[in-house]
Amino acid sequence: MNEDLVLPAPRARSAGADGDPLLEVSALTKHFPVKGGFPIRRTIGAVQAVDGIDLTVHAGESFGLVGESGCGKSTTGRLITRLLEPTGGTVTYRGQDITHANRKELAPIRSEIQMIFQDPYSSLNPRQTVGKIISGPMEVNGIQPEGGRERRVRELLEIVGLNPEHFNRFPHEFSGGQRQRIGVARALALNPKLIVADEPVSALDVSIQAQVVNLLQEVQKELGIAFVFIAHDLAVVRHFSQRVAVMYLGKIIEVGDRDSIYARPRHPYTHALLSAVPEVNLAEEAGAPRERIRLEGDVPSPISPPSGCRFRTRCWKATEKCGTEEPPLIRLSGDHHGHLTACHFPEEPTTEVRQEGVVLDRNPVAPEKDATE
Ligand SMILES: Nc1ncnc2c1ncn2[C@@H]1O[C@H](COP(=O)(O)OP(=O)(O)OP(=O)(O)O)[C@@H](O)[C@H]1O
Repeated sequence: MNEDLVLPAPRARSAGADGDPLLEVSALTKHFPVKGGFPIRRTIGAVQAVDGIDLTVHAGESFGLVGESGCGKSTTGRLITRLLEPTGGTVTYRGQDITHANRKELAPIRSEIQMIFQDPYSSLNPRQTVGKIISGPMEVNGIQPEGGRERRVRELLEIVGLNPEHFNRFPHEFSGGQRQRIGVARALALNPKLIVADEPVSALDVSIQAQVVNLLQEVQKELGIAFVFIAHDLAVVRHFSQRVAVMYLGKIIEVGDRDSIYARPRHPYTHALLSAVPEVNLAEEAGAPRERIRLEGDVPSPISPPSGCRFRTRCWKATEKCGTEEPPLIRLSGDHHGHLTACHFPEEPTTEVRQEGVVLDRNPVAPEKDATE
């Protein structure tokens, strides 16, 4: 496997045009109550972690969900896999509304939707052998594969690039990258149709990241499994996802096919995020020195998000209108089908890859002149 970040090009697929809808999410909302008061604790507010998002994932496609820490990506992943109960909206899987499905109703679907977690150290039971970990989902679902579970475990270990003879070993005997491969094998055990991968490589060493992304990409291609790939790193998502949605403070602010998002981003926040992509990708394509434009300010609290456009407090283009009117997520003139943007003052569409960069301050300091909050 390659050690660098050069990954095979994913299959081309336009934004939302082809393939059967596997997963449809509509107006999905998750508000976590905030408790306070003494002596009687009452609900005094809500963390608006996810606030009315729509997305569709087609069979076999990889859908990337990106945004800064705290914007609601993990919560969205957990809502899709029904590890969390939504506050509002609907989750439809293969035409079946599973928004409030109970355990029994979810049972047949559980095997089809799997999750890969960020931390390969805490997501594997240290007291179980690899064989036990991978065969766990088969046992829980009472599945007896042809040739037996052990044979299937060996097969899965081989698929993910591990030695099939190591099924009796324990997680601590493996490196981080190998552990994540075990996590992938476990997710594959039940032949899923959809895998939600929540930052599957961000805890890994950079040289290992590409290997695991390659593996996931092979899995997606060879086995035709759809992915919701959650990451803050646009470089990873770019190679892995045919479509990409950008989240900010609980909302999707831009979505479209990969080429539209990376070559013709319209939302200022997408521009800013793109500038944080390692230069290894952009520099060679742009062939021009990167101009630094710094985003000021911290991400506002999701307990009291800004009125109107949530990005306005950090946006260099914001006007009064942005504070009073929430921009709808719509297709702007000149954009491809399926490319939607929520901005009153979008960037000009460019037909070429950006010639300048915008640098997102990953550790923003408190702004001297805070916008409006
Ligand atoms: N169980 C919970 N109770 C209260 N607030 C929560 C809970 N889970 C998440 N949040 C809050 O919801 C918001 C979104 O969190 P989420 O983990 O979904 O974001 P994220 O984009 O995945 O960020 P990260 O990459 O840091 O995990 C954050 O403000 C977070 O503090």
